Amino acid sequence: MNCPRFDETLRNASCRAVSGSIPRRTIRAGDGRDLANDGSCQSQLNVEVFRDTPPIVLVKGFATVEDCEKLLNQVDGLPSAPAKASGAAEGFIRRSSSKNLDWEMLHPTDDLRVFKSRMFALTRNLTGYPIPSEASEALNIAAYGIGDEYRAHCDGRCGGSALDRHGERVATSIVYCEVAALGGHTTFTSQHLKVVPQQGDMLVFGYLEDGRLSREVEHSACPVVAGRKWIATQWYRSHGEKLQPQRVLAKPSDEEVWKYPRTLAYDADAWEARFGSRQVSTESGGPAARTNDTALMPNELSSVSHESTCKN
Ligand SMILES: O=C(O)CCC(=O)C(=O)O
Ligand SMILES: [Fe+2]
Repeated sequence: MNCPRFDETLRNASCRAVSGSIPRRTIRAGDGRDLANDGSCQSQLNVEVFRDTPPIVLVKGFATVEDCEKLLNQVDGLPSAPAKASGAAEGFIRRSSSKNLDWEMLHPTDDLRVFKSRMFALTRNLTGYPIPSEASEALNIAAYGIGDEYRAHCDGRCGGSALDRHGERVATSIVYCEVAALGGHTTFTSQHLKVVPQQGDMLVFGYLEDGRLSREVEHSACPVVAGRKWIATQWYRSHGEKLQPQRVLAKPSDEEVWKYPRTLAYDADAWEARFGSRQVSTESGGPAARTNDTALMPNELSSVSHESTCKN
């Protein structure tokens, strides 16, 4: 595997930073609740922008304590089996416990389904990537006790052309249901960026930069020093077809999702050109042809457009 080595020095430095990074600016975005009912906008949330391209933003107060309790009930309590992903020869990269909440487990009217849809809707809006609904993966619930951590990694491929494979991971959203009393922050190692979330905040980041999967979003979870942390993560792909069948999320329908007013304009043609619509894929199902490499990805955040997410 040509997996690049991650820089533990950078990572340790960002984890040791005394305070969190200061966002470049704060914008406003709808909370996505209108997916659930009558299309009216129920509230606007503050979104701290740490980076524009690829986007790294923190949605303040996204989840309520009740949302998180419902999640926990649905998965019968926090995971306790250690999930030690040890891809690296030099040792573990992840020490935490996790389990997946499959979409199929949720009833159509279930609050958790609304919750997951809200994560999806805001991720699309804030990254500007027109991710199809079937390309959002199962919710992953992860718990970190004292000493648990997730060393520097990329959620998708670190670097390389976003065109090389169909259905690459392109974005992540993480809801912090419980934050540690000390430690446990999320750092973007090469950016010297330390995100210090509060309970209920949601971190959203995309990986695309000039048609490439950026290494700038390499990130880590710092060790928990005191207390406990648990999060709900949802990863997103450019297309759903490459997901394992049991992980393909058929609901909500695109129609349901599109109901949510997008805060960012995007260029659907550019997306298709980048990620290989069937016309530009090779016959063998190999990498999509580079037919339109100059198309721009819609990844600039605009504070103006974020002001107008309410329909009423
Ligand atoms: O726990 C964190 O802060 C980061 C988690 C993470 O990187 C992931 O779930 O992919
Ligand atoms: Fe990650």
